[in-house]
Amino acid sequence: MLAVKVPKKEAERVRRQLLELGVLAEGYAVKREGEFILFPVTKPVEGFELVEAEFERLERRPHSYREVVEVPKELRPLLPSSFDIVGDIAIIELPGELMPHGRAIGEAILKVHRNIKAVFAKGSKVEGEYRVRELVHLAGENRTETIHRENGIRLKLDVAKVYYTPRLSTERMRVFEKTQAGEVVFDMFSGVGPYSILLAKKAKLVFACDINPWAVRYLEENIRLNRANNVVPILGDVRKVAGKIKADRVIMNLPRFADRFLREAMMSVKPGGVIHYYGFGPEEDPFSEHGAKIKAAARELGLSVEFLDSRKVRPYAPRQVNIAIDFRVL
Ligand SMILES: C[S@@+](CC[C@H](N)C(=O)[O-])C[C@H]1O[C@@H](n2cnc3c(N)ncnc32)[C@H](O)[C@@H]1O
Repeated sequence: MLAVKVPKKEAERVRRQLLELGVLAEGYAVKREGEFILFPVTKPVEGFELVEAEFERLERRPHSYREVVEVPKELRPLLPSSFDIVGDIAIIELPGELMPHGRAIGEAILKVHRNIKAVFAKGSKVEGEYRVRELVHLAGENRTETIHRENGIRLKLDVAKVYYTPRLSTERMRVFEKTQAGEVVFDMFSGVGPYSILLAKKAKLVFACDINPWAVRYLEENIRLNRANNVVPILGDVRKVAGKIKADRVIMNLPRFADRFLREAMMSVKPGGVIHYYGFGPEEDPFSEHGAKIKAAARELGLSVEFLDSRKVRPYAPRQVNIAIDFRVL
């Protein structure tokens, strides 16, 4: 095969030049020969020393499980292009037609993503007070406990027993950036602590409440894992705690029902404090209804609100979005 031979110290510059000229042969390993590097090329290139050489073919690793999975041809268009990864567990949403091929899909994911050890399919929507979903084991270890890393913290959790989504990590970082050093934070629906533990790096004190005993068990473990000793875990219904806590910042991450807890949130925030409210709404106008509920709840308590920011956080269901509204209570 034709090759360009260059001294080692010029190799990187020449490689870029060959790439720009579009003559670098793809799929081969470059070759070392003493003080020289040999690049395989597809045609003669002027201005370089050309030689003949044998090159080893590079084995291209598939990028997606879809390249290796075996399912009937007519079902291939239904294969999801992505899935969630929590620690070393993959969770994929499969349409009913693909469920009989779940095992093959799970095995393909394990083959392509070496860091994944277990694959599950979503077996239901997020349901009930604890906001958890059923999972169907597809391949790999039949284990649902893992340690997930996000925003520089470690979260131990069981994907079958508690709510957790990696899709909110950017939103959590946004709230972290808004948090001021020395604040008191109240995370009303803390789960295993992805907001609480992160914000504890800046805040003076974080009250983290959840009604799911499993969530609080993992929260306690995560406090230890991350040495977040300024997080106070509270197991129970937030309605019983609200009002006893006075925070500079309140997080209401229960988008399905947050509007039912506005009173509790407003009773728990200091004058001038900020509430991070989450909800779901129709794509075309997701904010109006929530905005009206926020104003009504404030009026009932003789308070007023100043809206600071309204954002679409992520698509949720068809034509539904997950939104965030930040507002100050005065
Ligand atoms: C959508 S999850 C959010 C968890 C966490 N903030 C996160 O980002 O992963 C909502 C959490 O609220 C908890 N929850 C629901 N109703 C509650 C209540 N009345 N009091 C306290 N926690 C509640 C659920 O158990 C669940 O863990």
